[in-house]
Amino acid sequence: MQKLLTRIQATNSLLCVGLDPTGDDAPATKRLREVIAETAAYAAAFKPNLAFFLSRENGVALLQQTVRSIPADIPVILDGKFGDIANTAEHYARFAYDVVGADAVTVNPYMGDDTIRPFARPGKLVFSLAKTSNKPQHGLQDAALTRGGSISDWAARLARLVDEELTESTIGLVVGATEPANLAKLRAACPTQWFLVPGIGAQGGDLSATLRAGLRADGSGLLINSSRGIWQAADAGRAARELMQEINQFRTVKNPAHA
Ligand SMILES: O=c1ccn([C@@H]2O[C@H](COP(=O)(O)O)[C@@H](O)[C@H]2O)c(=O)[nH]1
Repeated sequence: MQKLLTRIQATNSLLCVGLDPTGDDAPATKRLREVIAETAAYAAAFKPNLAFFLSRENGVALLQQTVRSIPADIPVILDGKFGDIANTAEHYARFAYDVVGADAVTVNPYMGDDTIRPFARPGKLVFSLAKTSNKPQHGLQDAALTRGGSISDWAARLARLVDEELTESTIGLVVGATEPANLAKLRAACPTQWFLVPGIGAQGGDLSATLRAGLRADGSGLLINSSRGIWQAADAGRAARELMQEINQFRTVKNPAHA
């Protein structure tokens, strides 16, 4: 968390650059290098998605090489949506932190709190799926979210893990940009929590509605992810800079301290 906060302060950026490499190995490797070099100045964090690496024969090596090439002061969130019994989760955690070198991970809380705990290490950050960006929504997720109360109760409970159990770590939530009304509910339930927000751009999420619904009172608290929007851009650096500036214009209106 400290690394993320320091980076955000240094760049005044809430942009998370997604790394979802598509195409053949050689051009994808070259494109990864380009995207990282061109967007690093605007990136609060990078988020490689594990699937896009595991689908390659030498995917783990490419992922390691990619993470190593990211400047050391930029947090890396490994989007693996890990979720298994604690004994197994411990191995996923070793993979993410020790093999890959990630600073943070995404986890799937479906199997329970104990499956998240192995990812709680000092200096590491865990983002738990809360309300995902895909549509139509899965009835199963909605049922889990509202079981025994409202979506807000559920998220607040997850958020409280940080105080009660994950004392050495910090937990944020993954909340899709495609349903700003739910984002607003989650923000009301978790006023200080960090949210990782995918879904703008290719998935149709509306940036200004997302920022209006999800920014904290201090104009921060969101990491806005863009993967295909940057990867597919003719000029990745320009796409990242423009998105960062668009986010910051909104933050400035909400909180002039970010001017
Ligand atoms: O709810 C979720 C959780 C994760 N993702 C991931 O984020 C990126 C989004 O990519 P775009 O190209 O910007 O749409 C991708 O890696 C997803 O697996 C998500 O979209 N929604």
